[in-house]
Amino acid sequence: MIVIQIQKKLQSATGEMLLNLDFEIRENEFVTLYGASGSGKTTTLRMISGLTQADKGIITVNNENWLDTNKKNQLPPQKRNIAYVFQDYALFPNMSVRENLNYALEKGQDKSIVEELLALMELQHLQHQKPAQLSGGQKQRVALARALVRRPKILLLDEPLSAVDQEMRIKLQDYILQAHRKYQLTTILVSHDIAEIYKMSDKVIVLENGIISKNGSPDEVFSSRLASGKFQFVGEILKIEKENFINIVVVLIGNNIVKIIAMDEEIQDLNIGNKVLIASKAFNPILTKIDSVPKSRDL
Ligand SMILES: Nc1ncnc2c1ncn2[C@@H]1O[C@H](COP(=O)(O)OP(=O)(O)OP(=O)(O)O)[C@@H](O)[C@H]1O
Repeated sequence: MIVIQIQKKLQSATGEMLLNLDFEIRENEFVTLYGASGSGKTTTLRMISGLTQADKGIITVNNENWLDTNKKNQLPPQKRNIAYVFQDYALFPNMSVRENLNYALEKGQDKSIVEELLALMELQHLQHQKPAQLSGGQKQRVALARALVRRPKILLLDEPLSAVDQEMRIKLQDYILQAHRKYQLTTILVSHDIAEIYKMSDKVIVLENGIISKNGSPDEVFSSRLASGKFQFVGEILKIEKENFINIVVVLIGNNIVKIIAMDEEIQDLNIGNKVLIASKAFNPILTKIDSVPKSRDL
């Protein structure tokens, strides 16, 4: 169990902001920090890792005291059993994949963990390559493997997937989940992606201006937005066409073009380029597994 009760004054673009945290994380839990830019997510991870000092408070991990400002106790970052992975891979460019992992070994540590991680992250065929020869997703797998060499108990992930494309992101999520389960990690992820949060997390902590505004399962936290039987998407208007008594509004949602029927009064204020919210309560969506959709030549 991790108990975090800390405060820190931050200097934000709009002035001073108090980051005020009080939450608990169970062992082996997968927790996501969610919140607007500047709400204090990175600072929270940095205070857990000890890289940033809290002004006051306590952090205890399995009854071990990592921070107690009253007693002036502060466990140095290198003594906290933590791995920290950022968006920036920070690999050593002059070392091969295997050498990057070997370098992370502690003195006298059993080297078999390197083999195990090369296998888990499916990096064996790339083990002699240098980082410059790897794709973004491959580099991130190496960064993840390297972070796990010392068998940390806590894994901190600060938007590690934001620099890779959607397909790679989904694969990396699976690698992270595999590592989380195999090594019985307690993982704290910073993410802005609601689908990713649903897939990965046991618990979501929402930060707003330094304060925890929600703390619960993804369903509990996002229920008013997503899980209420109501679908909501944000899109951009590409075209508005008039047809007899109705209008057809052509909207781009992600990579999809969707046509929505609207009455005159609904489109009064709408122009091409406007961002719009498309919501529906009363339709019955058809679910189709993506890899079972016939290829276009079969249609
Ligand atoms: N050591 C510090 N002392 C004072 N203020 C800080 C410190 N570190 C960060 N800040 C400020 O605290 C605010 C929150 O920063 P933080 O990086 O934690 O936000 P975030 O939620 O991770 O944002 P983003 O999603 O953009 O990464 C920012 O305005 C930042 O400038």
